Amino acid sequence: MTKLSVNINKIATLRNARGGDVPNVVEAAKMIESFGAEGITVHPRPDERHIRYADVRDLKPVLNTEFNIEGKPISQFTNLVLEIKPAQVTLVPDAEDAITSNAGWDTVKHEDYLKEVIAGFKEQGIRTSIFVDPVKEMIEGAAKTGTDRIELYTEAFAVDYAKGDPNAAKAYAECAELAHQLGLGVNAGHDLSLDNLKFFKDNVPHLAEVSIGHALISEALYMGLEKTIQEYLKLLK
Ligand SMILES: CC(=O)[C@@H](O)[C@H](O)COP(=O)(O)O
Ligand SMILES: NCC(=O)COP(=O)(O)O
Repeated sequence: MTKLSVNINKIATLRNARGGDVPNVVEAAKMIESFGAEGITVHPRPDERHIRYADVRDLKPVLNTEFNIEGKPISQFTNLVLEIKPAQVTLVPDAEDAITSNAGWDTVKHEDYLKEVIAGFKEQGIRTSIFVDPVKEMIEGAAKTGTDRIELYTEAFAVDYAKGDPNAAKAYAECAELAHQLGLGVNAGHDLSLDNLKFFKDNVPHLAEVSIGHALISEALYMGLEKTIQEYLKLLK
């Protein structure tokens, strides 16, 4: 079954807006787990625009589900992940000023770099995943880095699905199959939502985990966190 990891970046965005501690990120994460989420994802960006490094340290001792920390492997991020030792680290190639994650790794060009970074995390028993576009060469390159999993970057799917493209998930299905054949686990994320998730799940095989944040937290503003999470879990059954 495909696991749901809730990305709580946007809860921290709201918390930071007033400079206080409301909503409390740790309490929100505990509630999200109690509503059935199978993981918590955070993306502590270098500018700490939402999730702060301190949040990551506060979350670690209280979480009971899988903790997934996403980020570009700059030294401060790498040191944090090695300190926290989450279940999974997801490496993304984001530019520091990117408004959000907007590209997958060039796993061919950066093979040696990724191999070294990934080996360092795996040595510490941390499962690794790397953010990739649905391009077969990138999947083949990912397999050479030693990563445990890939995370398929699903923004293009979300855009194409919203346009009504019946082939919106085709490249993702092909890449998921290839990744599976190469022994890689398959995660997916970015711009997945209650609108598009069923189509994605029904068309993409071997999906171990989806990490969803922006849409889920936005939908929860209308439906509440518990009902929203339960709706996602129903779609992933
Ligand atoms: C890697 C990815 O696509 C998302 O997990 C990303 O963390 C979203 O970042 P923002 O919440 O800063 O948009
Ligand atoms: N890895 C994707 C993620 O954690 C959440 O992305 P989004 O749902 O906020 O676009």
